[in-house]
Amino acid sequence: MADPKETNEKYNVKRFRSVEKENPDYGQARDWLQAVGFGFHDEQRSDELIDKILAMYQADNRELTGVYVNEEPPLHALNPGFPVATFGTLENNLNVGFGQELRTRQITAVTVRGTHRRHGILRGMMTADLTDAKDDGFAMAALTASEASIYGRFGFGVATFERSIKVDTGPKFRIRHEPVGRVEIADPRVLLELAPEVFERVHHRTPGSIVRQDSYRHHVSGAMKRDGSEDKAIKCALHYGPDGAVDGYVSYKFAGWDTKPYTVEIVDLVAATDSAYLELWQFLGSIDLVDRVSWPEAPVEDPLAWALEDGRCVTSSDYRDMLWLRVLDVPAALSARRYGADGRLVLEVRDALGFADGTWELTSDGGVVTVSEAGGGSQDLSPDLSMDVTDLGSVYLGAVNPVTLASAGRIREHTPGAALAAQHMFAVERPAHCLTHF
Ligand SMILES: CC(=O)SCCNC(=O)CCNC(=O)[C@H](O)C(C)(C)COP(=O)(O)OP(=O)(O)OC[C@H]1O[C@@H](n2cnc3c(N)ncnc32)[C@H](O)[C@@H]1OP(=O)(O)O
Repeated sequence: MADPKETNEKYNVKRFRSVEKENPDYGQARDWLQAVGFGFHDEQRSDELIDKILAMYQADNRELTGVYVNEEPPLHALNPGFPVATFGTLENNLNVGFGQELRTRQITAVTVRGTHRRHGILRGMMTADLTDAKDDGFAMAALTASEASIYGRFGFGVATFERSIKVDTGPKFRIRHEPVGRVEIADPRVLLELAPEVFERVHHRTPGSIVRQDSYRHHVSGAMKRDGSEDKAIKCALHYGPDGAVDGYVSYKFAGWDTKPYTVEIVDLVAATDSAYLELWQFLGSIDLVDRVSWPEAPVEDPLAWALEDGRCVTSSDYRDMLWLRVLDVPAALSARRYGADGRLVLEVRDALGFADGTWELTSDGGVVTVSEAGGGSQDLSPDLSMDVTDLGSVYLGAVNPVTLASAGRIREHTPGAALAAQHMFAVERPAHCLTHF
C-alpha cells in the first residue's frame, strides 16, 4: 500500500512539496530528506545542508511522497514522523530526437527502510505514481536505477548507456581538428549562471537528454559538494565559439600528486557544437604535468576516439545502463517522435500493469506520423512485431537495436525484416545520450 488515496491499518501515505524553513511543513520535508539519505547510506545531513537541498528541490518543483507507520514505535526507535519509504518525482522535458520534446515524469529517491522491505511498499508507490502520471497526461516516465533487477517488472526498459573512460594525454594524444573557437580558463563560479544556459543548447541537440535539476549548477561550479561544503578543487575552462559566445565548458579536478599517472578528472563536460567538444578535449590534452584525463560519465558513442590520430589513447570500462524509460501512453509517445525513415509497423505491446497494452499501427510518411489502435473490426491488423513495454522503452530513442532484442528472444518478429525496419524508423539524428543523473 502506498497510495495516498488508500487507507491501510499499517501505513499512511503523504504527498507534499519542499517548503521554506518558516513554513510549518518544513519538518516533514526535512525528515523525508534524512530518510532518503538513510536509504542510500549517506551520512546524516547537517541542518545547513538540508536547507540548501530543500531550496534546490523547490526550484525543481519536486513532489515528495512518504510512507509512514500508523502505530507508535517502541521506545528509542525512530519517531513515526520519519517515513519508512520515500519516492520523489519531477517533471521535465526529454529530447526524443529531431528536435521533439516530450514532457516526462522523472522518478527518483526511491527507498524503503530495511525493516519494512519486501512487503510491497515499492510496488504500491510505483503503481500509484504511474497511474497518477498517466491520469495527468504523461506519456513517458523515466528513472536511473541503483540496480538493474528492480524496474523491469514495472515496465521500464534501458534506453541509453554510458561508460567510464581514461584518456592517455601523453605524446600520442593528437586530435585531428583545426580549432574554430578558443578556450579560456574561468572562475568556476561563473558556471552557476552559465552551466544551465550552455546545457540548454546541448539538450536541444541531444536525443535522450533530460533537462537538468538545479543541483547540477551548484555541483559543477564548485559552489556545493555533496556534503554541502564548497568544492575548492574544481577548475573550469570555457569554450567560445567563432561568434564569441560560450558554447561549451569543462569542469574538472586534479586527482592529486598521489595518483599516478597524474590525472585530471572531468566533473562535467558539456559542448553545444562538435568543434567545442573537440577543442575542449584539445585543451584537456594540453594540461601540463598531467598524463591522463578520466571521465566517469562519458558517452558510449564518442567522436573523441575517431578524432584522435591514435584511437587507443582512449580506454573504456564500466559500460552501463543509464536512462530507463517507461511508456505510459503508446499513441502519445509514438506520435511525439519523428522517425529516421518512413515506414509502417504494427506493434503489439504487452504491459503487465495495463497502461500500454494493445496493438498499434505506426506510420511515418514524409515526416507525417500517424498512430492508431489496430484492434477490432476492419482495423484488425496482425502485428509485425510483438514486444513487452520494457522493450518499447528500450528502442524508443534508437539506442537499442530491435534486431538485437529479437535475437535475444525479447521482441518477436512476425513479418520478416520488421525488426530491421524498426531499427531504421526509430533511429535518431545523433546518438542518444543522457547527461542528467537524477
Ligand atoms: C529510481 C531510484 O531511486 S533507484 C533507487 C532504488 N533504491 C535503492 O536501491 C535503495 C535500497 N533499496 C531499497 O530501498 C528497497 O529494497 C527497494 C526500494 C529497492 C525495494 O523496496 P521494497 O518495498 O522492498 O519492494 P517491494 O516489496 O515492493 O518489491 C516489489 C517487487 O520488486 C522486487 N524487488 C525489490 N527490490 C529488488 C531488488 N533490489 N532486486 C530485485 N528485485 C527486487 C520484489 O521481489 C518484488 O517482486 P514481485 O512483486 O515481482 O514479486
